[in-house]
Amino acid sequence: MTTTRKHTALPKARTLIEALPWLTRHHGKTVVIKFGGNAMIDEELKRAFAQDVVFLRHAGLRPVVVHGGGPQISAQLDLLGLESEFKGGLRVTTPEAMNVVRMVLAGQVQRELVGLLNEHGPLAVGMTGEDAQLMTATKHFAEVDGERVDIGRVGEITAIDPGAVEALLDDGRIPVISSIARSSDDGDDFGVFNVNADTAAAALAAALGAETLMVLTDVEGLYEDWPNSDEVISRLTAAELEKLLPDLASGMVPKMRGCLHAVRNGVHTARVIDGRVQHSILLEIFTDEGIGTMVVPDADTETTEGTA
Ligand SMILES: Nc1ncnc2c1ncn2[C@@H]1O[C@H](COP(=O)(O)OP(=O)(O)O)[C@@H](O)[C@H]1O
Ligand SMILES: CC(=O)N[C@@H](CCC(=O)OP(=O)(O)O)C(=O)O
Repeated sequence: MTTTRKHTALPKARTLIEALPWLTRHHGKTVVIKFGGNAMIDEELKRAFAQDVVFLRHAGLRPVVVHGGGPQISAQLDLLGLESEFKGGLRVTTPEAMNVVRMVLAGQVQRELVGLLNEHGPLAVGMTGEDAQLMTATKHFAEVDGERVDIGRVGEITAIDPGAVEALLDDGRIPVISSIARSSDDGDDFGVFNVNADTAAAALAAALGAETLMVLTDVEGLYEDWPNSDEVISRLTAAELEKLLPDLASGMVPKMRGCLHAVRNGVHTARVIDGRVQHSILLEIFTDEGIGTMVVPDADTETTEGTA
């Protein structure tokens, strides 16, 4: 009996001890986690995601969740017979579609994540960028083939007031944020804009002075030559990423632009990781087995430390 216990105890203890340097390093640090709509389709993954975020909170980190919901919005628009089109990676958002975006993000996706997190205690509080003027935006025009294109109620963030998020974090809560911003224009009767969730997460990470921005998606990371090869770039500097940006396609554009914005504005690392791998957040933060793509500021080029 004692021998059996020794055999099972040691590997478990080793795993816990392996986490010790990472626990020390990340204690008290803010981590902004973007949970993409595509990684959100599987029920088990959603539960594992919630467990990971609660684990981070109990391990002494300050996690903030910014969620997407692109596929869920498209499904609802489809159900209502409304057209769903993307230009330059952003959804063309009519006022009618904006109401659906708001309903799905704040009323459905955010509620579900808050519910899953709160199965572990009174932790998660949902809000959108409208609440306490967290995110303010002005109309954004897409650029398609060098042309400026009107894509409706899509916003470009002009200001972030992170006060309410900081207050929640100081109170030990986990803020769960939908990427909808208030309009900066007093004459704008409609009042709200649809913001890409990667962009919102990156802007918030910078405004909070977060240590890490972690973007969970449905691929392993940034592929070097997508879709021709599955070679993932494991680490790159801001300058290296900047060079790659013009050649990137669709969904990766707002993610990588967001990562660049984050590391150029005080965030220490921005990572794109595979949300299809259960507990990928824990692996990334607490083990040597960092996965996915990590973007670091230019000054860090000489750093030799591991991936977490
Ligand atoms: N260089 C690249 N590396 C990886 N994925 C890429 C690349 N270029 C484009 N993609 C596409 O971007 C998608 C991820 O973006 P998106 O669909 O918006 O996900 P999410 O819902 O997680 O925000 C991938 O599934 C892939 O199809
Ligand atoms: C302007 C714009 O495109 N907004 C996005 C907001 C949701 C989002 O970004 O969701 P994912 O992270 O799952 O892609 C949209 O309407 O789909």
